[in-house]
Amino acid sequence: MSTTVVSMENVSKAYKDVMALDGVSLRLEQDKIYGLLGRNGAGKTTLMSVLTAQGFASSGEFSVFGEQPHENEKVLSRICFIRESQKYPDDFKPFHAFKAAAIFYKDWDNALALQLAKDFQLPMKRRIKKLSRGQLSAVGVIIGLASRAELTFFDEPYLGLDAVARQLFYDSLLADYSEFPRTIVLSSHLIDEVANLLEHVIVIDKGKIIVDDDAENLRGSAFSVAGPAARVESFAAARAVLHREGIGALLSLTVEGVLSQAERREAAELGLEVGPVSLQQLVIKKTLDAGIAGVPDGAREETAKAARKSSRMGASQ
Ligand SMILES: Nc1ncnc2c1ncn2[C@@H]1O[C@H](COP(=O)(O)OP(=O)(O)OP(=O)(O)O)[C@@H](O)[C@H]1O
Repeated sequence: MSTTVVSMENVSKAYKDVMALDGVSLRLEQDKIYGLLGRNGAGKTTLMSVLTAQGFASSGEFSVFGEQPHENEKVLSRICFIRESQKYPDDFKPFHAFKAAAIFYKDWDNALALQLAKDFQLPMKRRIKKLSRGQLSAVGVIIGLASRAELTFFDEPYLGLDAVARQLFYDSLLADYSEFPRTIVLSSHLIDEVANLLEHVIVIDKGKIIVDDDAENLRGSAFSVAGPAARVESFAAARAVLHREGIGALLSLTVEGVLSQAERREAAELGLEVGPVSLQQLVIKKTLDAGIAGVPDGAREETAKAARKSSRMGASQ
């Protein structure tokens, strides 16, 4: 039986006329890595702020570790929220930030923090306000990992981190998580980069949850097929194409559904390459579909056309 860490029932949050969260219901289980995905302004930060008591919900019911988190020290000490715009006192150096975290988080691992600081080449004696954008992100990432909080939120923690440092973050997260499982929520725009980390995917769009599914289920719901354009087109003719990408005479399609053994053989005989789907393409498609579903009937065809065009161009998050 899985243990519920977060439970939300019909939670909404309005900022004047903006519904940042619109009737969100979800459950987060213990010891899982969740991806919280969605376009700019979709409501990801708002959702995490409400759950970590940094913002109030306008309506609905929710609990974290079975209780309301607001002004609840017992619950808050089990939560770590690493956000992109984290502010530190002016005279703080990374060393001070780690010391403060060590006081707050009962499972803080200082040896891990120091090791990660070395790995990220973080200047420990420089004031945080003098750090580069990437170095500032590294401070957050290190605190998020070394806190070992039972519920850890990373809100796009990689801003300014170079590719090597991002990989270091993903590897460190996975290594530490396998040794010390906990519930991690990672909000990210770099969907394909984080795809392999995620066990469960939540996609939010205009404040509503549009996908809440196991990463494996999602991946199994489509496949990619690539090869000479005409053969790929005819192979996929009767199927729903989620995304297409072509270079010269070559075409690669993301196609909805599951392939039978016979179809796999047929693809091989045609010299086509069949592979797993890109999570990013799936998320883009589902977000575009949700946009179309929310459009009044009269304008739907125009929106669908724009969506198809954007999908052909490989629209990114
Ligand atoms: N303090 C605020 N006052 C008014 N509107 C706000 C406020 N904070 C957020 N919003 C609006 O609420 C919506 C959700 O914002 P939120 O920051 O949660 O999105 P997000 O998914 O985290 O976006 P991004 O990926 O760009 O960080 C947006 O339309 C945003 O403009």
